[in-house]
Amino acid sequence: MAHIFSLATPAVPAYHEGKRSGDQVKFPDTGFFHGFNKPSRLEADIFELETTGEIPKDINGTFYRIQPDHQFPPLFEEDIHFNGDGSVSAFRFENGHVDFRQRYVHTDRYKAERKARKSLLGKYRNPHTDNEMVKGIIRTASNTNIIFWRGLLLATKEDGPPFAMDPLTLETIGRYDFDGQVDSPTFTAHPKFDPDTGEMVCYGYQAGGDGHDASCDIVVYTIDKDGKKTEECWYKAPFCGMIHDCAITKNYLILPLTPIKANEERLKKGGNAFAWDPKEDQWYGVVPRRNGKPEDIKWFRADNGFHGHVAGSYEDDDGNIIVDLTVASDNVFFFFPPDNPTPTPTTLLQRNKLVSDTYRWTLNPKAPTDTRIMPTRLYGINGEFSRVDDRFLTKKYNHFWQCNIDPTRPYAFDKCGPPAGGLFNVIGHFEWDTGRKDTWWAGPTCTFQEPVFIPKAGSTVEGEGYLMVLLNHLDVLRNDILIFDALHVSQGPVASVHLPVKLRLGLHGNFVEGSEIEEWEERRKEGGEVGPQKAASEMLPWQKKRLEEGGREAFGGLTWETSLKGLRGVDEVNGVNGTNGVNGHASS
Ligand SMILES: C=Cc1ccc(O)c(OC)c1
Ligand SMILES: [Fe+2]
Repeated sequence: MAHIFSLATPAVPAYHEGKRSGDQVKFPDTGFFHGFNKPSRLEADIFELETTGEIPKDINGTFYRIQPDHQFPPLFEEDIHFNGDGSVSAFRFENGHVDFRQRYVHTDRYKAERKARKSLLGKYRNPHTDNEMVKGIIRTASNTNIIFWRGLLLATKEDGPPFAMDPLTLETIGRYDFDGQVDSPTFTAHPKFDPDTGEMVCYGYQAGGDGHDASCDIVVYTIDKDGKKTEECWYKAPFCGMIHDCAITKNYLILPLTPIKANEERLKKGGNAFAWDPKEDQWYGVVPRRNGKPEDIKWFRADNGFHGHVAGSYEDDDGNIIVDLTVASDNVFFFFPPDNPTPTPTTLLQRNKLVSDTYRWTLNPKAPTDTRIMPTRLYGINGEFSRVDDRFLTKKYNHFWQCNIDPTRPYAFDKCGPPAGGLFNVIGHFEWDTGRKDTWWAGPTCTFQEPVFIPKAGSTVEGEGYLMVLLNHLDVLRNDILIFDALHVSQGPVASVHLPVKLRLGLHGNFVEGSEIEEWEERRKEGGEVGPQKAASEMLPWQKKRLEEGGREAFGGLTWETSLKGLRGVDEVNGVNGTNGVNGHASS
């Protein structure tokens, strides 16, 4: 008798010539959807996770992190992980106990596709590949970072605006525009927080038009601790490259511009959002944090490289800007090859030769624009996802933590296959002052995801506290959380938390103190000092323009129903009577 799976095999395969055919829910059989990378789509609550060792009782708060996890099989078989819907995990630590919750971010995209019960949006950051039903939709999957800001969680991705969620329930509140103050089409996944002032320094790149036209526009904002926008300035980049992360010092914002480029013609042809340019420099834009003018942006340039994430940054005693970040030797995003690829395609071997050291750059803010720079220090490690004690951001700091790649360690390829997301088999604690490498290897079947640093309650000493990090069991498809003494990582974990399921490969996360969450709950309650958070009540400017120029026809039916109907601005233009809060947006 035929096996049930072969019986169930449809006459029509789920993908034909790289595109979805038919409505069967069947994910591609490609590397991005295989093994540890298999979609999970899990939304769950688990009360009292299993643990080993003693969970330190002075960890009281929630570790939030976010992962892309396609809600439905993608329209294109070769789709990439970064195009998956944002799904937020929360690990709530209280007095030695740990509870788990996981929910999707209900973006406009999520809601429209949910209604259709299938994917409607096409390739990563390319609206020209979308179904007509979602014309004019805000495309972001909000899948890159999850940030606590004034009592709410912001799920962010650099191709669109943030979406706000409730920190306790993980319910999506709606698109967030900082009470109408921030309306750029794009917004970074890496805002930075000044520990002295409580300000959020944030920006958007490719911020012109609808955020998908390869514009060179960069917008920089500062939001003060009370939620008021105090700075906004628009700058121009030399080309539309990726500006994924940033660094702040007391007086400056540093924007690393990576030579992976957007191009409108390529987008219109249905191509990739980016192409690596191996001949282009890596650039660093420096702008003042106060009273910036468009002409103030100054660019520093260095030989080609691919930026990873920033560790720390500050101004030294001479007024020079110190920026520490990982820089890879070649294109990390192998799925965005050059427009005219070299005859030899990127092989797994080439990819494994890629090294990513931690660079220290010293920038003289008085130097002229276009100054060429060399790193002032290389740490001599190979890794990514650096974290610091965030209380020391903008200050001279010593410690950072990072996922490392140690190819000399044994890896159980037979049990695990290729290491999903990269062979981050070591977690490390590093000190600039001593050059110390305090590392711990996870074993032949495990890799790490990004760590978070948790300061020890009551201590103000840099680095005193815990390092919390997600461990991938690539052989048994499960995750743990390991907790280390942050200054003694090589001693191994002091405790671990066990999930009975597999998470996806996430991007970023943050730990938020329980007391902070509770204080904000008080302020945010009905009648509280600040009052409930409000979702955006207006369309974005590019959507308004689209409506004025093209009318209702400029939008797909599902965009209209799931994200625009009920927003202010729609009814006046369209002459439709009455508002309808279909999507829960505040209508005051
Ligand atoms: C490095 C990460 C990175 C950059 C751009 C993205 O859209 C993204 O999505 C998850 C991730
Ligand atoms: Fe990032």
